[in-house]
Amino acid sequence: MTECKTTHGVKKLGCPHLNRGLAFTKEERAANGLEGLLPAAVSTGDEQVARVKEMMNRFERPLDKFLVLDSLHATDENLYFKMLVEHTDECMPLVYTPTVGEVCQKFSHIYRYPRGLFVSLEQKGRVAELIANCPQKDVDVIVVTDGQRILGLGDLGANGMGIPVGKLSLYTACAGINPAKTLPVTIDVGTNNPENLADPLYIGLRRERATGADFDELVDEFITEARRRWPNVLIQFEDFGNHNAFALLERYRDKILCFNDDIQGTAAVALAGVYSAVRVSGRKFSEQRFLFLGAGEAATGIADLIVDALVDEGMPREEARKHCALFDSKGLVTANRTGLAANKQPYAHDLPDCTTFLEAVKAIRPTGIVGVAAQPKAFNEEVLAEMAAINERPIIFALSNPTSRAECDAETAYRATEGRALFASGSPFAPVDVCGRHFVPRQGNNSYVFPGLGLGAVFANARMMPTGMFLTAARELAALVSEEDLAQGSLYPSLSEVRHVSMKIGAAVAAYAYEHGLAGNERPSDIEAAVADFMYRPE
Ligand SMILES: NC(=O)C1=CN([C@@H]2O[C@H](COP(=O)(O)OP(=O)(O)OC[C@H]3O[C@@H](n4cnc5c(N)ncnc54)[C@H](OP(=O)(O)O)[C@@H]3O)[C@@H](O)[C@H]2O)C=CC1
Ligand SMILES: CC(=O)C(=O)O
Ligand SMILES: [Mg+2]
Repeated sequence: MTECKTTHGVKKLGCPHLNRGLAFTKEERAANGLEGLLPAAVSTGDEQVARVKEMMNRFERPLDKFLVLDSLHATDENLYFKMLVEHTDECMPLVYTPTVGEVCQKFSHIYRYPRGLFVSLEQKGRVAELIANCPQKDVDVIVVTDGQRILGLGDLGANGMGIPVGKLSLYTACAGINPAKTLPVTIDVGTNNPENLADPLYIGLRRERATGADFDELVDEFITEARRRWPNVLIQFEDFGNHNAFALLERYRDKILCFNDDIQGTAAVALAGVYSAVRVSGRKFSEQRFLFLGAGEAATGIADLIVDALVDEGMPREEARKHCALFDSKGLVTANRTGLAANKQPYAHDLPDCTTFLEAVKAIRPTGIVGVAAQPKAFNEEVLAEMAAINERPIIFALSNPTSRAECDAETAYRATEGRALFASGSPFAPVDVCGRHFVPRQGNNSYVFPGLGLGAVFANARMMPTGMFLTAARELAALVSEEDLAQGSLYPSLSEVRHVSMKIGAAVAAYAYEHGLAGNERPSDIEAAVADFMYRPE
């Protein structure tokens, strides 16, 4: 009897979902066989948070601060999420971009705790067994990567697992998805990264990346088996290499509850930023012209949603497409180019051939430039000055991650445009004082929308996620930007409001599902109240 009681208590201390550490009350300790296993003091949640902050403050380097949070994640999940919720500004750059980039690069060297599911090519044909090994009874959200395009850092193989883990931390911290019902997944088909292959500590499959049928069949098997065990699960594709990202979205978007965050989530956040910029500049949305540096997942995802939004306002699609131009690794995408990938073709306009981005800016005279090519400092002083010469309020979005891959930093953007830039960045930049003004730049990062999108889809038990949901999310996010935000140069709401933002996006997306016959449950009378109530809160 005593032994059984003790086992029960130890289990609680050893289970990150159940462990409350020093916050277990005296009564809970007595009832659960925990007496003697913890020191006498009972800490309040605030005291626990103060202790963690003190530990983090002992370290200078973001990676070390991350490791403090990561050990908490593995041992006391409630406290981990309490930290993230109450100190989002401080913790998000650690569990997410930019530090998560370094976490992934060093993942094999800092690996300590098992987390998530690794589906390796060696286990093809046996994925059902792997899924049966997962302890989660219910899973609401899976974030899955193959590690081929981790942020702007390239192929990191199985080390890319840091990304699904970080994204799912945001699902819980920002949108209240129950952490016990999340599953980070890495599809490991090898890596073409020579450093990984030569690293004796590399945790992944040590072979060249598999492609074609081997890859497709493994992903299909994973999706089939995951949905067999958890039929309502939302699957978020993340940081797949360009070709597979588009192919997987095409294959699954009309069949299952899924979306590609880099293509569709990024599109929604960028469109919301554009709506904010339009409010400041006073120049109509239909008068905007965008030039993208990059023509991949993020670029054509954003361009496609801008086109959908213009069409929704009544503009013919062919005309709307002319409002977006792409510049890729070979130069400006024009009608003269041959062999263009399908996602680029709608934007191959009759334009002069340009081999530098500056030439393209001069030729197209865009109202906005959007950097999504992971080419650091590509928005140099000349490019920015040209944008400022063409526009009273140039839109400058440097969206590549992590910070080391940003097209420009906030200070450069404001200085080179005499403080006139309408700026957003993928990774965070601190506030800057330029031209006698105090600017508070905010992140044009899909993290403002994917948690709320997922929350809405899970809440309504949606069957799929059509484009209308992404337009809805963009508009809802834009509507939450206040005049005070805009006055200080912020095109997005404060991170301190992110749970409210996610609740509003979640409610709007759920409402879309109910209105379009996509929901699997009854519409509640007050969707916002019901969504807010559904959200997990660390105690
Ligand atoms: N802020 C946010 O929320 C998000 C940011 N991103 C960031 O965007 C970046 C790109 O991601 P993604 O679109 O998914 O990646 P892709 O691999 O799909 O696309 C990269 C694009 O960059 C182009 N490119 C590469 N080198 C150059 C160059 N020298 N000049 C011009 N273009 C070049 C490629 O050209 P080509 O087609 O010729 O190969 C390709 O079109 C990453 O840094 C990522 O972190 C992505 C998603 C969300
Ligand atoms: C933010 C994000 O999803 C990316 O950079 O890939
Ligand atoms: Mg991504």
